[in-house]
Amino acid sequence: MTDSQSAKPLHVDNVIKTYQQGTSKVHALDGVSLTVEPGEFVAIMGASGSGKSTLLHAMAGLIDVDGGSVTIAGQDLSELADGPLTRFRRDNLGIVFQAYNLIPSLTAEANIRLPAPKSMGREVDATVDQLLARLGMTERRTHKPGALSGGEQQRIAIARALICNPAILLADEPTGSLDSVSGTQICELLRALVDEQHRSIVMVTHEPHVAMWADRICVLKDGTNLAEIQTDGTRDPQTVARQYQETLGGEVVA
Ligand SMILES: Nc1ncnc2c1ncn2[C@@H]1O[C@H](COP(=O)(O)OP(=O)(O)OP(=O)(O)O)[C@@H](O)[C@H]1O
Repeated sequence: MTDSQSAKPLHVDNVIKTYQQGTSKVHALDGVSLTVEPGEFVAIMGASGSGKSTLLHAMAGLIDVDGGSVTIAGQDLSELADGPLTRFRRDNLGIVFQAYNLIPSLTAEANIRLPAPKSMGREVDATVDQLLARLGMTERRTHKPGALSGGEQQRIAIARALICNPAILLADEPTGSLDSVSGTQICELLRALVDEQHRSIVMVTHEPHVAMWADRICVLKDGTNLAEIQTDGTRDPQTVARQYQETLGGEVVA
């Protein structure tokens, strides 16, 4: 990435999101704030229902917020109409989900190409080749998702998220469907995208051994910021688990 592409801080400022569930209101986000600097890897943890996925979806501009703002590279997402928002998201954000969301009838390579705009022209061929090589998937380029392992499918999903060279990657439980070896490989890959390519990553996870790959952990509780944990690059899951439990006051979490 060029310097100008990578200089894209993400600011979440006092965001509120309320859902109506039957006759009651659920305050999924109740004034959450978070800044992610370029080249930073931030994990979001919290008990089930604490608002992690809602926060990630707000950062991606996939939901409208009821208060506060999400600003990426100086652009308030709420000021963009649907078309410009879609283009802004494509140019600035890559999004990865637990369920990979690949198209089963398309090859790995074709899945990676899907989000690329026509304006990328022939550049897309070279980018696909580079991504397949970087992710160790060149040999698998013509395989369909059904012929790939979970870890391989998630690599293809990450390559698809990177096809437009976004500065920021948002990942919702990216290792949630993987065994521990494949999960660790995905974490190593995400860490390398930060260290080698200066991308920013925001990753939702329940798991201390996944969150430990981040620089910092933002802990949510009931839709609010509860605490921040600095991992200091120790990569020690027990330390992270203990610090996390301490922020929750010893509560048992899902
Ligand atoms: N589309 C929706 N309609 C109504 N309520 C919703 C909707 N999406 C989320 N919620 C509610 O908002 C709250 C926060 O949900 P969210 O999915 O963000 O939590 P989470 O921390 O990601 O949970 P989990 O770890 O279980 O995935 C929950 O009470 C949830 O039921």
